[in-house]
Amino acid sequence: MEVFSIQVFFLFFLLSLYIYLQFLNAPKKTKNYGFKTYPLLGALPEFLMNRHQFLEWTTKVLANCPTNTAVFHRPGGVHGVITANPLNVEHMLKSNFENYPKGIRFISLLEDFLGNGIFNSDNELWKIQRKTASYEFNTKSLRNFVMENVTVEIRTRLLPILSKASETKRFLDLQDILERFAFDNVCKLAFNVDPGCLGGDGTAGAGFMRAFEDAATLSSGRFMYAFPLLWKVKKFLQVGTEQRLRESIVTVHEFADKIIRSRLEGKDSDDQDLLSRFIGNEHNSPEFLRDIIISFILAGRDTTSSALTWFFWILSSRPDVKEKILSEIETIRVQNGKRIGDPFSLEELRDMQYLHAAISETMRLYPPVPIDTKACLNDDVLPDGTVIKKDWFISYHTYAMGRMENIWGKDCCEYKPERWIENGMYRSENPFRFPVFHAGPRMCLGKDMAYIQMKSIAAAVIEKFEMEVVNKDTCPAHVLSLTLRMKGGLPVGVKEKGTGLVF
Ligand code: HEM
Repeated sequence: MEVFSIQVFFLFFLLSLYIYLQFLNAPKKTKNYGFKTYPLLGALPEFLMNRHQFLEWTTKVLANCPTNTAVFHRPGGVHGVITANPLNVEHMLKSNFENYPKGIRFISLLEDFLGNGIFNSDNELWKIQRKTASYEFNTKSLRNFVMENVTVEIRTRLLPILSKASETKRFLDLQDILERFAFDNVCKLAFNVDPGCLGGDGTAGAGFMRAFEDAATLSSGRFMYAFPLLWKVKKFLQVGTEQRLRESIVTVHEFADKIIRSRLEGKDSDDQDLLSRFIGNEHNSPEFLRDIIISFILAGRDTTSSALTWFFWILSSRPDVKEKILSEIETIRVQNGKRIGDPFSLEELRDMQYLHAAISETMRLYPPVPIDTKACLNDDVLPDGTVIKKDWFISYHTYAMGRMENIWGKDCCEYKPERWIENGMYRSENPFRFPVFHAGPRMCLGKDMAYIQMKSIAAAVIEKFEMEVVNKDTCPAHVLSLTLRMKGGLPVGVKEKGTGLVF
């Protein structure tokens, strides 16, 4: 009998322990939205399970939250807020701008690569660069310089490559082509160097481009470590990804330093590019000039190519939209007495309102910079009532915002360029509802330039070629780097119109 009661007691003890542990490990059910949070582990288990589909997972979570905002906790003191709420976005990017800088955590992750360039600095260092750059980005001379570079790259490289692919019936990776285009272009803008990555001889430039890409991907990979201490240990020991990162940074810095040195010595002087506009200030050291240039290359490198790659993928299954774009381009071309293949002027590009809408609609659903993060300097309460503490991070989730019913209505997940058109003209959206180019004092400086480049390429390609996207009905997977790139690229077959060739 005594043995029996000991057994019952022991069983009862085990059962109680089991129930207690279950309770301890169960997600806190105080509310049924937001990130599932476990005692001690916070949202880490869910983060680890969903890291490979981070954007989709976080979009779903935010869509289910009453104000499209969720608080996130992870062990190791990582706390923050992720929001897809335009009022919160306006608050962090404009109304309370001073309280939400990039912050030390963000800056330290990218510092080895970007130093103190505009993209990776706050306060005075950022202000000086912003002032010079925003003045220069608004000059007619810089706009003409960009226009000229884009036109030459299209005529002498992009179109001949596509014609050749059509002739030889070779499949191309369109994403790769567009990235090379953008890289050549932004290097010309930054320091008037043509790396020749697209179709040129490209020997020196290709190494620079590869190293730049590795450095960007590996630096941004640091954001996804469950335990940030890990990358710091790897960096200290110089192993694995951190060793590769160091090597790629050395290659990028050597390439840039050589050009800057030669420019400072007065050789190859040219007064059109960004470098020459910053060299004018004798307080800028060669290292700082390098940081400035690298930040600009990063900003303009694969943002436009990302947008255009998704744009061409969408067009492949939307002949109705393609027809409307074609008809608009044809009308403008005929009105201005041009032949197919002639470059379009700035004014003609500006008149392409439907094309502008179709590209914007692409970026609404596939924003080149899908999520962006700042730090919180002092405790604050966001407009929707969310409490945020000092040293927490705050991310505005552009990818999720493009998919929020609260912002875009019931048809938010449909691709509809018409939603941007009012009385036949493109209607801009409030940048806090559509923060694809950021908003407030740190808004993207290259927005106009980006549209010039994207519209010039789209107009030139669509009039002259048919593209057949391999697996066009499957949404391509993406790689989460600083920008939204397609995993495995975008393989396409190309047919030059009027040649009678078939795919
Ligand atoms: C579709 C194309 C583009 C998109 C979607 C885009 C988007 C963005 C976003 C979201 C930011 C804010 C990043 C942050 O602060 O964390 C930004 C900043 C910036 N962008 Fe762009 N960008 C594009 C093209 C370009 C181009 C072609 C340039 C020219 C080189 C450029 C230059 C810059 C610069 C200099 C900044 C930093 C502004 C500052 O911090 O004050 N962007 N861009």
